[in-house]
Amino acid sequence: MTGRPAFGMRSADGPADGPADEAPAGPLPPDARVDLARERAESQADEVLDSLDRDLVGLAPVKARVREIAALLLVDRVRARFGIDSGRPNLHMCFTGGPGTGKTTVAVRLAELLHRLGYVRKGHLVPVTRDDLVGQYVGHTAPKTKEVLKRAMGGVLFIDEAYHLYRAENERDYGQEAIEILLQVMENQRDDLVVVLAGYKDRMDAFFASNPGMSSRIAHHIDFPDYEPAELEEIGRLMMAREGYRLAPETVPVFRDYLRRRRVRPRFANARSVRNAIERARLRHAGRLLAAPGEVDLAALTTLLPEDFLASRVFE
Ligand SMILES: Nc1ncnc2c1ncn2[C@@H]1O[C@H](COP(=O)(O)OP(=O)(O)OP(=O)(O)O)[C@@H](O)[C@H]1O
Repeated sequence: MTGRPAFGMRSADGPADGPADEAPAGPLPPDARVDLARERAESQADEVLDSLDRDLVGLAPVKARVREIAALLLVDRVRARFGIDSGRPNLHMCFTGGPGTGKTTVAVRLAELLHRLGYVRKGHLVPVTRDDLVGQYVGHTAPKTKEVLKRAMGGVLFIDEAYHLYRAENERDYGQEAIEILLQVMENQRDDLVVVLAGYKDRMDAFFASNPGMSSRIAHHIDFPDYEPAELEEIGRLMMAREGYRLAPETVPVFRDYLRRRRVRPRFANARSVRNAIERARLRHAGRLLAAPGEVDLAALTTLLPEDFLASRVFE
């Protein structure tokens, strides 16, 4: 936490000290005062938090946790300016939830937020699965895992379905080696890397029960519930609006009914299934327009009709 610009600082009995880009020589005197609002504005963290609110439907508890973490980091860096060394907070996390519930999307925003608040140097996300970390032969796992860790330094390492790293039935599985390297780095290099483990809640719980070392290094558990029908509809509308489409009034009940039926079918992937349904509707819409000879207007180019969804097979 050294070398940061001196945002929003002033002495108790004087105006703001000099230009904002002058670094302070040492810790602030005990009677100094720091303008938290200015500190907050300078970090530009609110842009990321606002875009989370704007771009993602629902997920209120997830958004609240991310805001809490942002507040902690902001206050921490002001404390550091007074010379209070509280150590780096542990930010390794576990995101539990079904497919398509927004875990990767939130992790991308989180990485950016951690960067803006000075916690990590770069703020990129490296998403991986077991195959990226674990080799097939003896001696292959350590270099693979270390290479991934090297790529992730300065950002967030997102391990999807992390429980695949551990195979209870095989003591000599190479996944164990990857876990041990991860554990070490999570403990010793947490000043420039945040690890997010993601996956289904029950499987994640079983993984932690068998890997207490991993469990104890995770500071934040955040659950991403499946979306309710109304949320799926809103997600769909948001996606369509972004792409310049809208539903004709008579399409609304058809789309709603499609989501209701799709939701209870196997391999339903929440927002991702909504996206896929829209992609298919776009294809049909385009085919329909081309099949009808004549001119098109803006309304025709942007309006999805019931038949664009009706042909959608609910098991896709
Ligand atoms: N609440 C939401 N509002 C709007 N769009 C969403 C929401 N949740 C997810 N999406 C969109 O759905 C898609 C899938 O989301 P994402 O990849 O983040 O899910 P995931 O939980 O990581 O899935 P998986 O575990 O299967 O990888 C993305 O395009 C994302 O932008």
